[in-house]
Amino acid sequence: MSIVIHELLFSYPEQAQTPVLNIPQWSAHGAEHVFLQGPSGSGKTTLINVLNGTFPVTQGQLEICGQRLDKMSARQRDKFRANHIGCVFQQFNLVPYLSALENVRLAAYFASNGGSGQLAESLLDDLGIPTSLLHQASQQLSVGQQQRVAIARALINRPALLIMDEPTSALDKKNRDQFMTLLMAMLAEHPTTLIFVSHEDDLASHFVRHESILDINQATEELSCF
Ligand SMILES: Nc1ncnc2c1ncn2[C@@H]1O[C@H](COP(=O)(O)OP(=O)(O)OP(=O)(O)O)[C@@H](O)[C@H]1O
Repeated sequence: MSIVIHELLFSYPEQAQTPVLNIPQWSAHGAEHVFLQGPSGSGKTTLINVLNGTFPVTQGQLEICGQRLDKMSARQRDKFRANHIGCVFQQFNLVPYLSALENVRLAAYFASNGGSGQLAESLLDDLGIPTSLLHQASQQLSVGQQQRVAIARALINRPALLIMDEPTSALDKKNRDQFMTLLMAMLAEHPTTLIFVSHEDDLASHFVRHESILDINQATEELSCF
């Protein structure tokens, strides 16, 4: 199993008595691709931040690739994320003044078993970034190109878990379809557990497993009435 959740609670410190996540059981395994949906405020972003170790589990168990994140310090979780988890967010979060190649190499640098510089170039090539753009500051790339650099950065360390939060929201339909085809082709070559959060229903057809966070997260019982 790549992800195993057992009796997990998460509360923000400001509202310690009111858990935002209450997940009795949930798991995903191996090369499973999960399409995760849910209404605004149902805890999708919070769950992603707990899964990637940015937020600590308040109570309960979270196991990723056999490692208990709930037992790790913040520093250990940061290291674990750098080594084993790739993340792509809506805003991509690239370092704007670094080049496409430097952004990808930076992620390799922070991981203890990070990919090589050559791998960064070949990943960017596979993702359709022309050689002429490799040394261009990422802020000078188009949105679609920035997104592909963000994917290369997420994949450079061959993560066991890839987490994507609304990665296509800045793209038009044509670029979105191209992106999905490319992503699925990359993942066919490198089996990875994928958690893909999106409100775009038509992307669901790319996934076998569909989940509503309302079914996973019991803290949303009031939301599910609407
Ligand atoms: N920093 C925070 N401090 C306190 N409460 C927060 C914080 N961030 C989010 N929340 C609350 O946690 C709940 C879940 O928010 P979250 O952002 O995870 O939902 P979401 O499903 O990702 O929503 P959206 O689709 O609108 O992005 C909401 O009730 C929200 O108000």
